[in-house]
Amino acid sequence: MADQSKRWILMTTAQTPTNIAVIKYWGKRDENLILPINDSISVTLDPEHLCTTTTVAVSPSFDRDRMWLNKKEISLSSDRYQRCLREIRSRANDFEDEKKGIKITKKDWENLHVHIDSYNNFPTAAGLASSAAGFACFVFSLARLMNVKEDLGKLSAIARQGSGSACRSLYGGFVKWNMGKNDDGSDSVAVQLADEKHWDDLVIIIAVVSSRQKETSSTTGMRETVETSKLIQHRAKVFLCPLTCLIHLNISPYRINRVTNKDNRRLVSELHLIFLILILARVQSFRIIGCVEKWNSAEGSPQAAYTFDAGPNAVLIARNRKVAALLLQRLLFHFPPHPDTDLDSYVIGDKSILKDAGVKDINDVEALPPPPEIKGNIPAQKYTGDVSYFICTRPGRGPVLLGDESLALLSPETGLPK
Ligand SMILES: Nc1ncnc2c1ncn2[C@@H]1O[C@H](COP(=O)(O)OP(=O)(O)OP(=O)(O)O)[C@@H](O)[C@H]1O
Ligand SMILES: C[C@@](O)(CCOP(=O)(O)OP(=O)(O)O)CC(=O)O
Repeated sequence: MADQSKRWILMTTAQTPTNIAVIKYWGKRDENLILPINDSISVTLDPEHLCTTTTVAVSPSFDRDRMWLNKKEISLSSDRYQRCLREIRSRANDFEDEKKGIKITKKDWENLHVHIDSYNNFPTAAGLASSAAGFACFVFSLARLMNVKEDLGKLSAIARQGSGSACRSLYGGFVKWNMGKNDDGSDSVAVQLADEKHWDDLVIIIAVVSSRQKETSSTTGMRETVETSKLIQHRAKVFLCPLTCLIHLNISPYRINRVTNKDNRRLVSELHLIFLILILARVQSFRIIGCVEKWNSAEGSPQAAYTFDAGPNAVLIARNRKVAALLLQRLLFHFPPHPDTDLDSYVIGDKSILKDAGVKDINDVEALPPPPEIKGNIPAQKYTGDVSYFICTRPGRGPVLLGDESLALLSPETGLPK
């Protein structure tokens, strides 16, 4: 056993991105192991704008496993946390740091306790995939702390047991979660289709309609869908093929955008009842869809795609920065901030899109002309206050370790939150 007389603390800090699915995971064939009924594909979002940071620490002085999330202590007793912890612990390896006098054998890890402190720089449980970034970071940071040698694919299968969508946050860029066929879930893993540079002028704008905690979680929503919907089984069989083929064939972003858009139209139309029943989308969400649809049909070809992560917040995808600037102009025209909100907090993330849109301050928002698709004598609709704020982002990288100790969330002296 590690030398108990030494009260050392060993720590690791990691940062993990969130992701937005363009082909959604919706429905499980195994609730415990979190095995899905269909493959899914996502874009990893730039952690500079949306990410989880997690510090994990181990010490002989800790008397139990403890976790803090967004500065509040939370219970680790749920099956999801316990399963991830167990899977990582069982793969832990010997570790030695002679300088610090730390020696931990594979066997020691079973008895040593951990402290975990995690922080999301975006709203938690509000439909912005906090569970994806959160569980990916939980597993990635613990794996590095415990000197686990498994590759990212294996770690993705562990993160999946925390929250399904988390497996896709182990990679940057464009990621597919293979549903797998095995009963034990060993082949239900994420793979990277292309890294974030593959399509580096793709822009993603998130319209945060509500950052309040959702009333229906994805877990409950998809369980109810599988129990009650015949459509969902049909979707699982036919939905995925086109987009996967396009990405593999490296066909132009424009084509992918078309299919994504079609896919999401089908999602909205095929699953509209489910969304309505669960009241995940709100009237504001449909107004945002309306704005994009009107623009797309006036142009005669899709300009922007939209998608929702089982909540009211719309995720809008523009195939390049030029299209993104035109999209942001439309969004700001139809969904302006309250007069007392400053633009700096209304459009966050990659603010250079604002510059491209020619918008420097609130006066520029007020001066935006109605988009050309608003024809003739129909008055242009404005919905001040429908959107809380916009996040402009892009495809981003996968998890990283943060070597700089000053970024750790736990104190190196006490192992408690700083
Ligand atoms: N940083 C984190 N570390 C560990 N667990 C987290 C973290 N952030 C969120 N979680 C877990 O994920 C749960 C929220 O997941 P939930 O699926 O309800 O919302 P969401 O992921 O934000 O939305 P959605 O999956 O619909 O996009 C939290 O209650 C918590 O258990
Ligand atoms: C709509 C989605 O975001 C659903 C994500 O669901 P979760 O991964 O949060 O669900 P659990 O596996 O039950 O934790 C679609 C997606 O990300 O593919």
